Amino acid sequence: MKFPGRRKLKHYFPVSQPKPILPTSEVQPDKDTYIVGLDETIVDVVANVSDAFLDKFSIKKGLSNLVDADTAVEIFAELTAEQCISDHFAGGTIGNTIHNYSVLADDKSVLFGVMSANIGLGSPAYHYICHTSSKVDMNHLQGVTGDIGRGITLITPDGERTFAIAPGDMDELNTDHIPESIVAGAAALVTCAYPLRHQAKPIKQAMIMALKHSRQHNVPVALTLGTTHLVEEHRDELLELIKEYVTVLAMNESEAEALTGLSDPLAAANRILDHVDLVLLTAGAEGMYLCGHTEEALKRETTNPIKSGHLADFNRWEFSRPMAKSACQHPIKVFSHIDPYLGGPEKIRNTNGAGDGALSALLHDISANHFHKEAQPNSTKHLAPFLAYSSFAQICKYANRVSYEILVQNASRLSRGLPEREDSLEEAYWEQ
Ligand SMILES: Nc1ncnc2c1ncn2[C@@H]1O[C@H](COP(=O)(O)OP(=O)(O)OP(=O)(O)O)[C@@H](O)[C@H]1O
Ligand SMILES: O=c1[nH]cnc2c1ncn2[C@@H]1O[C@H](CO)[C@@H](O)[C@H]1O
Repeated sequence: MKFPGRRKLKHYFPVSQPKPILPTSEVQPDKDTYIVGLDETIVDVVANVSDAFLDKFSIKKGLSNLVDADTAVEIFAELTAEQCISDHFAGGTIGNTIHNYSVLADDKSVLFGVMSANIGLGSPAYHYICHTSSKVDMNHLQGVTGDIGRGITLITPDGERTFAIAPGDMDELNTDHIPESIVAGAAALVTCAYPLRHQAKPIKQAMIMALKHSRQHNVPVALTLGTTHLVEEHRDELLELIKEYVTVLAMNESEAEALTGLSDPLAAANRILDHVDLVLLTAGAEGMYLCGHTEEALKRETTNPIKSGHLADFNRWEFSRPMAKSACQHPIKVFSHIDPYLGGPEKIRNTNGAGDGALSALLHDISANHFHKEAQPNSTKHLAPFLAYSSFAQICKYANRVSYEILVQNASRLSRGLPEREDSLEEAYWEQ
């Protein structure tokens, strides 16, 4: 387990003691610190197109559009003829998140999903495996006869990304491939709302089973909302699911608006906090918000400039650490916001995966807390049942930094972690 950023000496503890067991790539629930992700397994086929191309196929810009097999073939043929396909890359919002988590934490994660049982060179499954960290444990995948999903990722000249998703067999994941013991030992389960748009497919029940196992074993659940029209179309069902199972809800500002009807991100986050413990709301060029709860007696005041928006002085307690609302005797809401790191990259060629990157950083902090608690249960860090290792403000910096890295690496998945000597988490940079 690699820790998120440099820490003051008092927070260090031995992580490098030799372990009496031989390393294995397969997760061992009683020995490893890991997170579990459940996803529609998708390979992203990246192509640069004009806005007119989107109009031609009635594809809604900025969203994830489902297309039938014939339309996918048509789109594919046109992109190939015009030679605008630039890459094949592993995708899936949760696949991206757990891959990034494994890169950041230098530690294991487990993927629940499908995979083609016979993988041909150059097939979607082949590209998926090639671009996934070897620390992502794929031993529990369900073999399928067909292809995994194809997410034709259409990048318009403004850097916005739009998906045309050809599902293949991605929604065939069934409840036989959701091992309870793996969920039970995880630091967190992360999944997305996408399975809700395939109501009749097995993946929805598989997801619900994973959520039930998590609840039964007190494993925090992170859910990411996916795309705006999915939220609009399944709002009531989603809200029920969120209230029942979710600890951390992640979304961008338009998904937040679709869920709450509130266009102001802070107002939306405030509303969503009535249902979940923690909200990660990314807002593109406006940066991101991390909002949650803490115990009144344990709140810590920020030394950063105080910000006001829809709520006055909203970031006042952002140096507090997140807690589940139910674990607080006197819960208070805490809000933190950060502007894009360095104002964002000079040129953004592709925003794909920036939000997934932020969520993977938050999950890293949550699992670091889990690890530390197992290793040092009597540490003062665990005087109360905190959800994460760091403060709201620190997690915001980290998540924001990771999003920036996705944007500069111009790919939806990190190909390397953050630099070892990372200024971003130290005062040096923030004083600039
Ligand atoms: N135009 C931009 N300028 C500066 N930073 C940006 C820009 N777009 C994104 N970012 C950074 O990336 C983070 C996440 O971006 P965004 O809100 O676009 O995620 P998203 O829509 O959830 O993305 P995806 O679904 O593709 O993962 C932002 O909080 C910000 O830090
Ligand atoms: O329907 C879907 N299911 C699962 N993942 C999706 C879907 N549509 C798009 N993405 C994934 O979202 C990532 C960026 O956040 C992309 O990598 C894409 O593969």
